[in-house]
Amino acid sequence: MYSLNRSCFMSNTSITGSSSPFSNYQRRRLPAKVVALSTANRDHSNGSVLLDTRSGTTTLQEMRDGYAEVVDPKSGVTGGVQDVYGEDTATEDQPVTPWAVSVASGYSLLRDPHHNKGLAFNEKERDSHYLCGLLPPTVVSQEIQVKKMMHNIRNYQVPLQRYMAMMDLQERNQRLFYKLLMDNVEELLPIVYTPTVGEACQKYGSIFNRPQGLFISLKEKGKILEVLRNWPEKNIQVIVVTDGERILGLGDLGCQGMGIPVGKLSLYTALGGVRPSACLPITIDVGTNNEELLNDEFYIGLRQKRANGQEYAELLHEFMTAVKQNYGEKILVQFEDFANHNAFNLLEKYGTTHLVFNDDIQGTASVVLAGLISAMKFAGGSLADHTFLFLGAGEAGTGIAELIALEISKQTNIPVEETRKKVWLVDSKGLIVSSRAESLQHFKRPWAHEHEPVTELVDAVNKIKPTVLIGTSGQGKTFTKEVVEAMSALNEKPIILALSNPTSQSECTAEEAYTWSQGRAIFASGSPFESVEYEGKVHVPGQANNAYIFPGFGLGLIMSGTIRVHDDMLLVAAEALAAQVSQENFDKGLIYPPFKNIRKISAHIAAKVAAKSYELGLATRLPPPKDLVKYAESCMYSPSYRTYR
Ligand SMILES: O=C([O-])CC(=O)C(=O)O
Ligand SMILES: [Mg+2]
Repeated sequence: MYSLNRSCFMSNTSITGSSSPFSNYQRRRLPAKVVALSTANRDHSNGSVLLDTRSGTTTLQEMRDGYAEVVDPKSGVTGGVQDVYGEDTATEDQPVTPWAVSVASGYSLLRDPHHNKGLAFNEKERDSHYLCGLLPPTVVSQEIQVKKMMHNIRNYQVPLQRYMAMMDLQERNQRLFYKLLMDNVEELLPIVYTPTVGEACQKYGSIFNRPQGLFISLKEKGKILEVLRNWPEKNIQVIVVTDGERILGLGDLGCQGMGIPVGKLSLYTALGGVRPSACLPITIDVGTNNEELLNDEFYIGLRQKRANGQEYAELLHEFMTAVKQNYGEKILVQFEDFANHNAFNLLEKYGTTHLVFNDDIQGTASVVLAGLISAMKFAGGSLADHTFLFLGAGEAGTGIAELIALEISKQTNIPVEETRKKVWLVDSKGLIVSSRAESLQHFKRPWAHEHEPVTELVDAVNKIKPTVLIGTSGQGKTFTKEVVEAMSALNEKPIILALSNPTSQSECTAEEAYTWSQGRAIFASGSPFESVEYEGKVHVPGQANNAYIFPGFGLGLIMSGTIRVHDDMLLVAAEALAAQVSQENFDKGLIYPPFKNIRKISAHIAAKVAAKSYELGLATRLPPPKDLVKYAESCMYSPSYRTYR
């Protein structure tokens, strides 16, 4: 192990590279030791490399001799170029974190998931990295490793075992994990993501092995900045954070919600190409109101009821402030699976000061709007010709409703206050109508239209006569036979979206939707369903999941150096996704493109989001790249193994 001065990593490895004051390094010949170090020890994806790893000639042997330093070409100052950790500016009475960056070799290289290649280390690498004898003689390709892992994973019958095998691999060999996930995305998405990730969160305490992500609990109040600095990676570009209060449709899972940020960020890399080392999963633990967990001896979180009110707001504020202080203005914070009240409050509070995105409100809205735009091919007319009814008026329901109203307003030039009248929502107390306005939470009020009260969903369907029915209630089995039949009596091609996750909370199954509509429904769901054969015809359900949107959306923000999210970016992301549905997909009845093309889809979404950001003056990476799709593709992380010198 060789310790090197960490300052050599201060240069900006972000994909927004060329706007960085460090971009000159790329073209300059670097001190050889830095070059060697960067090759051996860092995760370099295409387009994100500022240190030119090919130009150096120094060997690892030479690196043993001393510390590497970066020389600032302008000032000539050596070392401590960016005092990211505050060590140089700290006075003697202030504690600092003793960071060390080391080059792994031998046994520790095999135990380092970022660089381990297992049996794929070639003879030369085994020789020069002290691996001889630590591996059996055979050398295999990454392709063979993928084949073997898939074989092993398929041998597990229980989805949770498959999940654990995938998490194990991520901890053992990160590149192989991403290669596996990318090459088998349709098969493995339901394992690392919904529905299996939901079960994993429920049982997180008992399957807990090695900690993943960063845990920030009430105990860390007053020192969140220090906790952030404990994370080993410094160039973070995206954080996914949850407080575990509403995990999918499964409710309050407290600290065990960590499975969600970990899973979402795996998709940021696999689907959107953001480097794994730039992703940081965080769970904020303010307690849980889940009695079962509080009494579970394997529970991993704080054993107390949830903090709320001022105590909650103060912790979150300290967190948001520390994040910006540590990572700068362009760090993307994605809120995930917060309960309704906090989700809306946080988005409103930090939307103007931070680069924040709520996946459940905004990501879901964008993906559903995309599905509706393409569903018009089957149902006919434009969005303005349709009437929308929701079951569920929380984050997803009101988020989608608003984006639909905005899109119709954009298409027709009718003010959004008017277009909202095309959209109706039912919550646990029935149809949201003006007579209930006083008692409604603020995010439901725009949807309180003039109508007599209606309590049952089926009655609301018969009265409102929607062409589109959307389930965002988190409650399974709520689109009953009666409800689907009522939709089918009203419409030749009823559009039915059962969005709640995981599968157990889906408002109805694909089979139910197709059977009860006699094969006429245009159906999509939040969690995946198998194809259904109904009267000799195969129906392929779509997966209306925000996983189509957030990876490309986030990439677009990051690659353009965007500093704030704007609703128009959600609209262009939806349009970009809808534009990726091919005639061949339509011929199969699909309203979403298959996930197997997701990297290409994400590049198109990223390009449109970035273009909109430039247009709105919110992008800081200047000048804008000429071809944004190509640029997005060039920024994407590749999981292929690198050769070690
Ligand atoms: O995670 C998913 O599959 C979609 C999502 O954001 C949620 O249901 O909260
Ligand atoms: Mg979510």
